Order: sequence, then C-alpha cells, then structure tokens
Amino acid sequence: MIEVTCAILLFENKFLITQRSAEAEHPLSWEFPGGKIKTGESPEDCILREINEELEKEIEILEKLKSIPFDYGFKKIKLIPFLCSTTSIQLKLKEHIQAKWIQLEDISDFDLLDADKKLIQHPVNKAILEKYSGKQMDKTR
Ligand SMILES: Nc1nc2c([nH]c(=O)n2[C@@H]2O[C@H](COP(=O)(O)OP(=O)(O)OP(=O)(O)O)[C@@H](O)[C@H]2O)c(=O)[nH]1
Repeated sequence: MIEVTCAILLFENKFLITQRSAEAEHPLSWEFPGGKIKTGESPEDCILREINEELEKEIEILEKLKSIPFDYGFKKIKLIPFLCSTTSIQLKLKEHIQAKWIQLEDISDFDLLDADKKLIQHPVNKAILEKYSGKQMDKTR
C-alpha cells in the first residue's frame, strides 16, 4: 500500500485542484496536490514538502481528514488528506499543467481521480468541507 498525502487548500471559500500532465500516471486527471510519503517522513512533513516542491507555496495545516484506501487495480494507495489554508492564491506550477481555485459545488465538473472522489464523498470529510466553504457539495442549480 503506497501512502500518499494531499492538500485540500482553502483560500476565501475556494479550493485548489491541479491537473496532472499528459505524461504522468492518470494523464490529465485533476487531483489535490501532494505526493508519496518518503521513508521516515511524517504525513504532515510530507504534505508541507510536496506543496513547497510542486507549487512553491507555504501552507498551514488546519485539519487532518479521514484517510481513504483505494485500489486502482494495478496499485493500492492510502490517500491521507489535509485541509490546509494559505494566505494568497499565488503559486508556481512545477509539475502540474493547470491549477484552478474552485467552489466546492463545481467539483463534479472536473475529471477528479477516483480516490479523490471517494475522499470528498466520505461523510466526515464532506461535512468538514461543507462547513469550511459554507457551500453544499451537490449542485442544486
Ligand atoms: N498527488 C496526488 N496523488 C494522488 C491523489 N489521488 C490519488 O489517487 N493519487 C495517487 O497517488 C499517486 C501519487 O503519486 P505522485 O506522482 O503524485 O507522487 P510524487 O509527487 O511523490 O511523485 P514521484 O513518483 O514523481 O516521486 C498518484 O500516481 C495517484 O495514483 C491526489 O489527490 N494527489
């Protein structure tokens, strides 16, 4: 089981999603930025390092969310999500081809990785995301 951290990064009621490159595994899918935990690294240290490496951004961890085991068939991962805050929308794309700050209710418009869909639908995670964003996840319009 590969342990992967990801950041659900919040700025003024919007969340950051990033698009994987055409050459990456799961090409062009959208995800929450993050990456694999290195040997001896804590999940918290991993997410701070990954966001710095991938987006050149400093973030603050607000809450650790429920971890999600997911089997892609060719590999099993444990996705460890953190709800995080930041003080600006600025970022540098070092690995992803695109980033978007989106409203929670618009997330279903994007081709999110399957583990991430399960992550946001987990009742505990969903309630926390809705609380922080002040929005419902499911579109009513
Ligand atoms: N970063 C990230 N990976 C995810 C997410 N959801 C998800 O299923 N994954 C899976 O976890 C794997 C993490 O790999 P990664 O390529 O992002 O990790 P990394 O930055 O450490 O990459 P590296 O292999 O180049 O060192 C992805 O290939 C994907 O299968 C997510 O929201 N963010």
